[in-house]
Amino acid sequence: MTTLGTPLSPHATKVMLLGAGELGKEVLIALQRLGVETIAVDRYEHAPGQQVAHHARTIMMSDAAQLKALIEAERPHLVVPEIEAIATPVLQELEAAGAVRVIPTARAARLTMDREGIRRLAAETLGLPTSPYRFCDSLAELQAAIDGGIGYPCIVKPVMSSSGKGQSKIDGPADVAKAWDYAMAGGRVSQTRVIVEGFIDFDYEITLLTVRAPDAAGGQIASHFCAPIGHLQVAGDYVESWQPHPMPPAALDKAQQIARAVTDNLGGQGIFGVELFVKGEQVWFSEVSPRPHDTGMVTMVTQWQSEFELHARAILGLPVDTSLRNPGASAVIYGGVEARGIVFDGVDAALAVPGTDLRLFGKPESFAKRRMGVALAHADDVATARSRAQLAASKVRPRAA
Ligand SMILES: Nc1ncnc2c1ncn2[C@@H]1O[C@H](COP(=O)(O)OP(=O)(O)OP(=O)(O)O)[C@@H](O)[C@H]1O
Ligand SMILES: NCC(=O)N[C@@H]1O[C@H](COP(=O)([O-])[O-])[C@@H](O)[C@H]1O
Ligand SMILES: [Mg+2]
Repeated sequence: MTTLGTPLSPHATKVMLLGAGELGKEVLIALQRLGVETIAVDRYEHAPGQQVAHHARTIMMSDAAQLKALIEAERPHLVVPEIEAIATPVLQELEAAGAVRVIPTARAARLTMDREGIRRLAAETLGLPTSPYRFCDSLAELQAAIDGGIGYPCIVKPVMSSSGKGQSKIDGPADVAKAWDYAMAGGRVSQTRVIVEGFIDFDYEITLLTVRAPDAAGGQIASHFCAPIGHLQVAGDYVESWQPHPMPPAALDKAQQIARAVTDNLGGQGIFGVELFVKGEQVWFSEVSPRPHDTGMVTMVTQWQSEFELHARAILGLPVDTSLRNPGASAVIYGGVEARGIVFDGVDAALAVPGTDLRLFGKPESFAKRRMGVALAHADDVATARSRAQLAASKVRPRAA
């Protein structure tokens, strides 16, 4: 039985989000709707989720001492990682001591914060199909890995990074040093290790949102799959997503088997974004987020329960419904400018496009390639939804105030 309390009372159900960006903000809203008391933590003040939570805390989440002190002071029932760059050994320590429950598990947070942990688990322990890969600690090792079998083209990424930061494609020997330098500059935390992956020439890529939540009878934790989300990435960062993405039954079946294998191993409760490459009936595992996924923002206009509501329900042990309501799409709005406190022109024109909605995240500072908002659109078919979302996104014009 799940019992929930009253926020700001002695019996409140308290949830702490570690990371309070655009994804965390929506999880926090979903939790608040269930009367959960929320604590939003991020590395800077006025992060999107901090603007809607009961409590806002600003610390360096990658600093073990700061993180431990905060969790011990706040004593939340659940700790919900929202980004990768967290001092995850502290989460493992506190979870092992029975001091807190980590979503989905502290081990999952630790394995997925580093590309090496999750890639070795998927490819070597679980035997799932992935791109060929090597880990390298120097430019010389990178060159040797490429010459020793990875070949060209290939992709280099810092082991700790996300949203394409520090990632580049190498087409030939002339690109290797540049890719190494770019990876060194682009990780979320300073480090010198990269993964080099053979380039997979896929037909399309999907995110398969997989929810570990109670089964229909309300007992055992079972896997619930959302309809596949197709997406387009530019320079390793998502710019457009849509749902459903049509797939041959054999490929969908393989995708679900891979998603089930990875998420069963990671365990716990919550939503996972399983990233997969597909060519014909071949499916490769790429990576997994043990939390809502950026490409899954589209579910705010396509599903009865968005990925954020699904996460909130799953972590609280409540039943979920992953069914699709209608086709839809999302298109990213980048800042375009480097400035604080920017303004957005054209919001009215964007929302005049039929079937659209908008999220402006409220990030205090804009960078050229910082995601500041997203346009959402529903329609009777994905093609129409995509053009509506793109049009709406193009009407929003961020500028310095
Ligand atoms: N081995 C590969 N072959 C072909 N394309 C790839 C490969 N690895 C990455 N990509 C492309 O780059 C994109 C980003 O890669 P990846 O998901 O590993 O980076 P990320 O920084 O973790 O991104 P995010 O945090 O947004 O999920 C992929 O979605 C895909 O489009
Ligand atoms: N692909 C991971 C992803 O989309 N994460 C989302 O972006 C935020 C960081 O944004 P920022 O870099 O603009 O601060 C994170 O907090 C999370 O919501
Ligand atoms: Mg990814």
